[in-house]
Amino acid sequence: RPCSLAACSSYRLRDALHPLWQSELTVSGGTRQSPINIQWRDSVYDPHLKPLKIHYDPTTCLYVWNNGYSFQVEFDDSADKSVIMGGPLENHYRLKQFHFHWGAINEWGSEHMVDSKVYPAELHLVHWNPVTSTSFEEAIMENNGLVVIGVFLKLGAHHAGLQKLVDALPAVRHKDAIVEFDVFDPCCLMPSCPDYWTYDGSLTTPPLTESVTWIIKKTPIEVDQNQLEEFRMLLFTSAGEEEKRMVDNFRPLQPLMNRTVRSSFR
Ligand SMILES: CCc1c(F)c(F)c(S(N)(=O)=O)c(F)c1F
Ligand SMILES: [Zn+2]
Repeated sequence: RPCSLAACSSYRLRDALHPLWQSELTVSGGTRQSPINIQWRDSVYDPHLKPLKIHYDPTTCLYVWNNGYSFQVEFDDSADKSVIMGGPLENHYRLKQFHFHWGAINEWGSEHMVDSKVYPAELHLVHWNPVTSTSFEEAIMENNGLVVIGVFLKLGAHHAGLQKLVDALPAVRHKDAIVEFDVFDPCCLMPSCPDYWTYDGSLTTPPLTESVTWIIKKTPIEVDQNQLEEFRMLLFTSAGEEEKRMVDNFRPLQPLMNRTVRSSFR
């Protein structure tokens, strides 16, 4: 990671000691773990990749909660109302939830990297395959049971769409807190550029199962400093416990091993 010496050393130290990952640094026998560093020049343009088609129904949004790893927005996935299809996918996938990963400072925070460039945060929209699985929980264990769209966040202009979510964060400051969050369209968090990379990987949090088709958008969305700092005011800890700020909730890079990253663009 290109960073100042101080940041690097503290990053390495923190990385090794971070409670979130002390026990999960490797999955025995993992051959397709996530996240990875996407080397742009090694990615292979695949002309057969179709445009990604996204149809989210804003009324399927249910609530926001703090699950002790991140804050997560849950959706009603009891029908094919908020779905994605096309791209590298053979059928449609239902939106289940989205969440973020971020750093204590703007110098790091994303899980994936592009040519070793790291972003201050990364959005993950998690979908499951209702054709091969009967539930999200089952799909987590299925080969290609899940599709996660990754969107990088970079420091820049205020993001009006995100602000509605940021305004709900004080209500879910502690682990297991939950707040109703009705109509929200996650499409407002997607960049307009259609370009993406795709590769076969895993969950980046326990159970780290190798069930994810990753779709990583090439173009980041912009959020402002205040919005990033609101993320960093969340807590890993429950009410009444000694407060631990929810920051650096990202998994370290994993080896590419025998995988090729495909791009939808030349
Ligand atoms: C078990 C629920 C869950 C997560 F907690 C999670 F962090 C991710 S991730 N970071 O790979 O997008 C998932 F895909 C996922 F299904
Ligand atoms: Zn994630």
